[in-house]
Amino acid sequence: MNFLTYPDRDLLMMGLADKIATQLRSAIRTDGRATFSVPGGSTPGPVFDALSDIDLEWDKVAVLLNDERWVDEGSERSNTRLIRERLLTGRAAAATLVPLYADAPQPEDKMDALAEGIAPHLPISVLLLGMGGDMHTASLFPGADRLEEALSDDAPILLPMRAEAAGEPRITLSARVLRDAMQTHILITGAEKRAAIEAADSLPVAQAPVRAVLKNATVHWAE
Ligand SMILES: O=C(O)[C@H](O)[C@@H](O)[C@H](O)[C@H](O)COP(=O)(O)O
Repeated sequence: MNFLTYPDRDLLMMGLADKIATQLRSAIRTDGRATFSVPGGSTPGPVFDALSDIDLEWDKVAVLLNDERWVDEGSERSNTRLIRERLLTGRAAAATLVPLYADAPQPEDKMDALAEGIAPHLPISVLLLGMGGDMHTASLFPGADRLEEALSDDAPILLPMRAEAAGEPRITLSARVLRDAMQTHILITGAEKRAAIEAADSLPVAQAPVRAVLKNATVHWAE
């Protein structure tokens, strides 16, 4: 992994947004289109705010979530809600949102339909990931019920995932799909996450699932 340290969080968020915009432009130049896959959670909001005002051909960008909590958009826990409110506004409103949630009691009910919608947008051009202090990324949680399957080389595009630390049921891109991304960025802040990602490098992937995507990733960190 390539580890970048920023002087503070503002510079981190602005610098990362700029880097992502450059890589999206470059993907559009080469392929005529770009897929940008993003995390939910509490950290990436300021990166989304900065990106939403950046001038690029957003109408050629498909925005996808790395994972979703199985709740509808009315919930504060909805990652779809987060990206609609923070990323898909301003200039970036012209991007296409690829859904990772559909109204049904269980993620299993919609897995195939959602995976079918994602397939034409793969591989991911630019992948932005978050990470929890327990070393999960996307919804690849240590101890999760279908982690082994999600980490395997022939995993499906999407899997339902349940874990104690996850709260509600989740749906997540598999490690294979995340690993196939052309560019990978991991956004973390604070001393605890820095220590966790450093420790992950020498732990088995089942204990530290973020390890599945570390090899070609750039980690962006500020205190
Ligand atoms: O929906 C989610 O929960 C995520 O996509 C998840 O993988 C997130 O990136 C980490 O849990 C970090 O979350 P924080 O930024 O809130 O610490």
